Amino acid sequence: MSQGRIIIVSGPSGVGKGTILRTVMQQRESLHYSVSATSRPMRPEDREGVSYYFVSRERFEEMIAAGELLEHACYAGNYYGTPLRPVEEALARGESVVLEIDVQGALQVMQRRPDAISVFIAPPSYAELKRRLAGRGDTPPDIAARRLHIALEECRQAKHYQYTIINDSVGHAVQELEAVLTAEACRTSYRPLNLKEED
Ligand SMILES: Nc1nc2c(ncn2[C@@H]2O[C@H](COP(=O)(O)OP(=O)(O)O)[C@@H](O)[C@H]2O)c(=O)[nH]1
Ligand SMILES: Nc1ncnc2c1ncn2[C@@H]1O[C@H](COP(=O)(O)OP(=O)(O)O)[C@@H](O)[C@H]1O
Repeated sequence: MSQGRIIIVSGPSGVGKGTILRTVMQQRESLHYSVSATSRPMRPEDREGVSYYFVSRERFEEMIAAGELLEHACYAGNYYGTPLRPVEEALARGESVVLEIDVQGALQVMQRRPDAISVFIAPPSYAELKRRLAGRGDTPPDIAARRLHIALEECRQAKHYQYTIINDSVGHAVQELEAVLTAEACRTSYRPLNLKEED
């Protein structure tokens, strides 16, 4: 059985992470998408247990104290974190686990799990990022402005990631992420060659 890996995917709000990952997840059934916990309010299209586990700030703080999270961060005034147990269970089954998380959380995972694959999704330009965030129509202008401000700092942190993919077109970005996953799966250290004379 091949070994499961953690795959960190980060990038500014509205860059297209969800759009790209939906396609890649459909193409690769052995990937497990980690559903995060968050204290942010639900959006109309959100589904409990699918987009996130929506919890109160108090419950989130309990999860931190109990060591239930692999990583956590405060992003734009709300908590976000990765429940540890489902990640460990998926890895134990030999599945690779996708973490769609912000830069602060990603840096924690890179420290704790140095074998994680890290991918930063970048916008082709700031103006295009602004258009996409506004175009999604679910983020009020004041919150969008805050997220765009955070985006500038996030892009400066892209240097900490192993790979950067510019999401100019979805098709192209999906192809590049596929290429990264294929190349990583072929790396010798993750592919023990148990060649035997009798085979
Ligand atoms: N550290 C951390 N960040 C997360 C987690 N889940 C989501 N995020 C990040 O939190 C940020 C805001 O997410 P969200 O409110 O869903 O906005 P969206 O990315 O614009 O749809 C994004 O950068 C997400 O990648 C998590 O479990 N941990
Ligand atoms: N390459 C692209 N070109 C144009 N629009 C895009 C592209 N990728 C994503 N989008 C659009 O941008 C918006 C934000 O994408 P989304 O996947 O929700 O971003 P994120 O998950 O990073 O917040 C959506 O309306 C999506 O359809």
